[in-house]
Amino acid sequence: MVTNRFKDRLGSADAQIGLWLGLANPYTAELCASAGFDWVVVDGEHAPNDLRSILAQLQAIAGTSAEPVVRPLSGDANLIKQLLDIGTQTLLIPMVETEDHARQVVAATRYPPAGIRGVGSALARASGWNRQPAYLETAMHGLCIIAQIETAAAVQNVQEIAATDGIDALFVGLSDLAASLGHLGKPDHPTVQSAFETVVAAANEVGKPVGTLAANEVIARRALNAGCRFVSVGSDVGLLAKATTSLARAFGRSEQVSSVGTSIY
Ligand SMILES: O=C(O)C(=O)C[C@H](O)[C@@H](O)CO
Repeated sequence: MVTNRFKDRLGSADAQIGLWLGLANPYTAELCASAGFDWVVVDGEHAPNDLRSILAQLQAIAGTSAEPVVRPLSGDANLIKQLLDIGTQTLLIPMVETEDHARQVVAATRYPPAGIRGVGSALARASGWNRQPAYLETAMHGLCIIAQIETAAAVQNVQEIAATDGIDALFVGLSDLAASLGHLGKPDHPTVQSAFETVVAAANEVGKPVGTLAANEVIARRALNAGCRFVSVGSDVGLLAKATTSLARAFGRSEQVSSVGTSIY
């Protein structure tokens, strides 16, 4: 039976602590994934990733205790097909705004008749290059599909999205949600936090976990206390940018950099 450790762990007592990977590099992906995090996001939306770089990171992360979560550029069915074939088992789909969109995303992850995923298992890392005899029949059981709720429209429709069969979890994109609600760069704004709580309540109603990316430890702990089951507590890019700037400044360099941006993900 195909399993998904990330999805299985979401049902455990402990919230899952993760890290966002934006360096688009298998070497640093392996370094970060072996630090002890439960999960890591390979970001195909905002990081300079393509199918080959995502594949290389999946291969690098495979040897660690962290579970990979891949965020594609969009919920495009052809992109999802390629990502599933290279072995992605957990998809974080950005900008899901309606029940219909959620249904389309789920259909892209399922073979007919349940969905529209094209059959390419003979060439696919996902099926062990066809060495897994029952892959076609069992593949869907090893998937975890996460819908990102990150616009005002998505919050309006969050109950229907959460209830969609095949959507396993929700994820609140606080940066885009703040922007959509008119509070660009202010994920901490009360209006944004209220929308966040609406999403958590909707997910709880249908017994599905919620996750988010926290800009700092305060937001991370607030998210965990609010009931989030998976929280990314930083990013490789943010950690490297802050550490290098601090070190340069310690030796009197980088004065021209007033501070590392406000969004310190
Ligand atoms: O809206 C958000 O927040 C996210 O979806 C996460 C960001 O896109 C991530 O790239 C950090 O900025």
